[in-house]
Amino acid sequence: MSADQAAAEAAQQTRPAPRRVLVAGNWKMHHDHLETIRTLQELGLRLPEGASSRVEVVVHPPFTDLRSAQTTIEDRGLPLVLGAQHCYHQDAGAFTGEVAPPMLARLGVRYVLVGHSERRRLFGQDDQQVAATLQAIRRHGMVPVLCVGETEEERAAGATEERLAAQLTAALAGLDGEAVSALVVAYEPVWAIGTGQTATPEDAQAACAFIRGRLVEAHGPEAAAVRLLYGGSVTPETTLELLRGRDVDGLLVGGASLRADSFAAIVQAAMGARSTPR
Ligand SMILES: O=C[C@H](O)COP(=O)(O)O
Repeated sequence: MSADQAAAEAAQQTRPAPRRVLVAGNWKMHHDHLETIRTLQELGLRLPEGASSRVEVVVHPPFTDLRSAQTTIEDRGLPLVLGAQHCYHQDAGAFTGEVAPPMLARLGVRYVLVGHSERRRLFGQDDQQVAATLQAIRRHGMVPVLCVGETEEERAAGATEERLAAQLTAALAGLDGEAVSALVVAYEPVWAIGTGQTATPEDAQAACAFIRGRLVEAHGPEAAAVRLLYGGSVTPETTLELLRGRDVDGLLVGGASLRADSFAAIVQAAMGARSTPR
């Protein structure tokens, strides 16, 4: 083997795994367990052939639906991955109303949202709790989906990057580049959540490029392989353009993921977004 070939092979081996497109549906406080079973069954019928080879499709139902979702996905062999919307940072104890990370892991949950703006705003989740929860999720072998984003006021004041940087710094302190590369970070501008006001593809790309650059700067070059999602009023019609952004690796979908037809249409559009892996 020539020196050039050896160098090319070495570069290939050290190149991080391609960033597979991820489309996640956050069902928030919608769908009881029967509705969840029905929606998953319909999704199974509607998802395009070969979807899972191109796009990783995740559903985040409410806690009470997780067991039903797990068995529906497993029994029917659906090309879906299970996610949760929240958890507490302790493994067990006197924490009435909370759910522990090992309980989710036992149910086959792979992804857990952490720091969603609704948790921060409505339930007082602060940066310290976000960081502790993120660590607890990792400790139990699941993947945190860290949500960050600016409010309308912060955007108007030109403070978007400052806000994103502060949230990332607080949540990821102490993690090296390799640990960061295994996470998912969702950019969710608060002003676009549930409002029908989607960020433009340019806005989404600019914010994701900033996040990736910031993570590399703070945690090292391996962090560049982190997957970045955009979330906020995504629809089947906006999917393709949003995913054209170089740094946008997927979508976190709220309202449009509740119905199997529109969620499947988003997955279908996402399948056409990338001809070559990044
Ligand atoms: O987690 C999902 C986001 O909050 C977006 O929700 P939305 O698509 O209903 O705006």
